Amino acid sequence: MGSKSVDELLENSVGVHFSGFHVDDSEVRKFEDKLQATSATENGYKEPFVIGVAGGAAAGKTAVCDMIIQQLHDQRVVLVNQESFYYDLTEEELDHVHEYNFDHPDAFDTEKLLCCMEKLRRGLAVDVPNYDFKSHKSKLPARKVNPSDVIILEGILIFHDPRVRAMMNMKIFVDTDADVRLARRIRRDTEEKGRDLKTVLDQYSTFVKPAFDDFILPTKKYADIIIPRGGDNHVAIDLIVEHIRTKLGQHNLCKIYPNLYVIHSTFQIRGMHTLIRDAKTTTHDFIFYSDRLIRLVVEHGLGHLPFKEKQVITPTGSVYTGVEFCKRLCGISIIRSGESMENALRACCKGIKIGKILIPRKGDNGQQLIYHNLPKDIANRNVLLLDPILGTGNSAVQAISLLLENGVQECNIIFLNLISAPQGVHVVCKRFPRIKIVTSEIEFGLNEDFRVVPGMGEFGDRYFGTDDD
Ligand SMILES: O=P(O)(O)OC[C@H]1O[C@H](OP(=O)(O)OP(=O)(O)O)[C@H](O)[C@@H]1O
Ligand SMILES: O=c1cc[nH]c(=O)[nH]1
Repeated sequence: MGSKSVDELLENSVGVHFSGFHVDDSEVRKFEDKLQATSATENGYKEPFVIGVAGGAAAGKTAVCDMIIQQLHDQRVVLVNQESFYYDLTEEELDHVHEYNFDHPDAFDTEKLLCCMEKLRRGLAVDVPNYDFKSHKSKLPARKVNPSDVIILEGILIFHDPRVRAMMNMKIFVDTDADVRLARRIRRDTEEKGRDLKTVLDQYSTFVKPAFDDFILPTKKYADIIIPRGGDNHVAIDLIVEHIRTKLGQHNLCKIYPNLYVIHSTFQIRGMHTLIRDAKTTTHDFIFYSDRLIRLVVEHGLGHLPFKEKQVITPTGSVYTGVEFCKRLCGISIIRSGESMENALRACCKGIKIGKILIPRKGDNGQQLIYHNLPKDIANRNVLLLDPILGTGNSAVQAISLLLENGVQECNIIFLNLISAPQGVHVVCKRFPRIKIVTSEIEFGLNEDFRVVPGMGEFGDRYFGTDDD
C-alpha cells in the first residue's frame, strides 16, 4: 500500500466521515468572496484557522474542543462559545423563562458573533459577551479575547447561519445518540443546576428535542467531519489535530484552495530564492539556481499524478510493493519563460512529449493567444503546464482554456510555477477549481505595472540573457 496523506487517512478512518464540500447559495458565495477579498493574508496578518464544532446539547462538543485545545498546546488557541451570544432576556421573557426557547436560532445574536469573528480574523482583540446563565443577561466585564492561530467556534447551532459557516476552515459535527445525550442532560441539570427531573424532561420534550430535529440535525450535512461518540473518539481527535497542524504550516491561500500546493520550504530553498531574487545575481547563477528550484517543483508536481500499485521482486527474492509511474503524460510550456522548465521535465520523464503555447503580453491585461502546438492525443493525457511566473493569471487562463478546448480534463492539469501572486492564484483557482497548482513560493502581490512583487524581475530576460546587462 502506498503512503497516504492525513486527508486520505481521515477519509478512510473508521468512525470519521467526511461529507465533502458543499456549495451554498449565491448570497453566501458573495459573502465568501468578501471574506477572501478582506482575507488576513492580504492585509499582512496571519489568518487564523477557524474550526466549527456543532452537535446536540450534551453531545460531547466541549470534550472534543478541550481535547483539541490540549493537543494543540504549542499553538495559540481560543474557544468562542455560541452561548456567549445569547440575547439578554427582557423582563417579560424573564417572567416566563420556562417558556423561552433557548434552543432556537433566534435566541442568538448572530450579527454580534459575526462582528467579533470578523475582527479576530483581521488580527484584532475583541470583547466577547459574558452571558450569565442565572440572570439570563450578559454581565460586565466582557471577556477579552486576543487574536489567535486557531479559533474554535462551538455551539448547538453554530452551522445554522451560512455566513458563520463560510468563516470556518473545518466543520466538525459531534454525533452522539439521543439517549446518551438525554441521560447526560438529566445528570448535568439535576446535579449541577439543581433542577428537578420533571422540569428537565419538560424542557427536553418542549424545546430541546424539537430544536434538535428541526434546526441542529439538518446542519449535520454541512460538516466536513462527523465524529461519533464525541470526546471518547480519540482516534478521530488525533487525526483532526494532525490535519490542523498540517494546515497551520501551510500558506493561508492553501486553506482557501485545497488544490494549491506550496512546496515545503527549507533553508536551502530560501537560499536559492534569495539568489534568484537578487537583482545583482549574474545570469549564470540565475540559471543555475532557477534550474535547481524548477527541478524541485517538477518533482513535486509529478507527485500529484495518478499511480497504479506495482509489485517487483528484489535481488533478495523479497516482494516489494511499490507504484508504477503514470504513462499518459505531456508537458506544455508557455513560451518563452515556460521553456526554461522543459529540461527539468525531460530529465525526470524520459522522452516526454512537450507542446507549446505562445501568449505575448499586449499591454498588461489583454494577452492574446497567437501560437500553439499541442500533442494530437492531448485529450487523453495528464498535462504538466509549465510557466515559472503566475502574475495576474491572464496568461494561465488563456493557456488552460486552450487545453480544455482541446479536450483535456481540468482535473488532469497540473500547473507548475516557481512563484505565484495571490491575485493569479485567485483568478485561476476560481475559474478552474479542479486543476492543481504547484509552486515554490507565494508572493506579496502585484505592483501598478502588474509585475509580481517582490518577484524576480523579467524571468525570461534574466534566464535567456536578453536583459540589458
Ligand atoms: O499571470 P500574468 O500576469 O499573465 O503574467 C505571467 C506571464 O508573464 C511572464 O511572461 P512574459 O509575458 O514576461 O513573457 P516571456 O516569458 O516571453 O518573457 C510569465 O512567464 C507568464 O507567462
Ligand atoms: O439561560 C439559559 C441558556 C440556555 N439554556 C438554558 O436552559 N438557560
